[in-house]
Amino acid sequence: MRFTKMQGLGNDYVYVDCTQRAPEDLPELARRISDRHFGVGSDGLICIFPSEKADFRMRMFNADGSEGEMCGNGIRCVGKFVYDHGLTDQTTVRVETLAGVKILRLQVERGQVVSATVDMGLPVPQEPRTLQIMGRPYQARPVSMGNPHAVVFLDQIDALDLPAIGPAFENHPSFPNRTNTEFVEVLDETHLKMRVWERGSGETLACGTGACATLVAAALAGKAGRKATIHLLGGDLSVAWSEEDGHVYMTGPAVTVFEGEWPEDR
Ligand SMILES: N[C@@H](CCC[C@H](N)C(=O)O)C(=O)O
Repeated sequence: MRFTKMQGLGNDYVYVDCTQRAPEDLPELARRISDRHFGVGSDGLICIFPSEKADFRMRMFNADGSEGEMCGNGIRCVGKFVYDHGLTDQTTVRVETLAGVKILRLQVERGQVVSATVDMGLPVPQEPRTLQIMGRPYQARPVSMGNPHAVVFLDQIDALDLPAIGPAFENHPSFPNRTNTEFVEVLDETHLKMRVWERGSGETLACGTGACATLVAAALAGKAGRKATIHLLGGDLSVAWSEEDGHVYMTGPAVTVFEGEWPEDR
């Protein structure tokens, strides 16, 4: 099985072209291939299929094999994958996800995609709620970007022990489908610093849907305007929440790391 390892701000996935033929048992493949010691090593697996509703369909699996509805960093890399592999010659690409069809505008330099802007659609925010986590109250605002997020604003995030507190947010009874959690420090109204504990993958270097949820929560709380740079461990994302159509637009890089072959009987 041919695969391509790609990353968006260090949020890395293994990408497989399933337009002709798909491997069996994708959750098990995701668990094995994501393993950083015994596999390729990644935050998960993303498979690209034909679609009846759009140009392509993507399915994303976390490192624990669970399927996510959407992946912001991943979908930019899907755009790069289909363009750079000659599966399309279009720079506007529609991709079907479990969170609906998303539209990508690809930026191409010297024949290859370097970055993309994604129409991430309408966010669905809920009222903030107080969560008791390991004996301490945290104020969290749930925001769905098609997948679940909880955004927590804190005075500083560098020293947070995410492996200790992340799983308690992820599996809190308030989130029956588990949740991704963003820990956010407001630098000013156009710059937000964020770390993420991802459902099914743990701490990652970046999360595109999480950055979008963060901007929405910050704007609703009066902590930011409707456009900001989100500083993540792996780099920066530009996010805007349009007043015209209410959609969130995310812009960031897409990078190929290497290609390889995975033995199917593994
Ligand atoms: N890293 C992704 C989000 C991946 C899915 C997430 N872990 C989930 O289960 O919803 C992004 O860039 O959005």
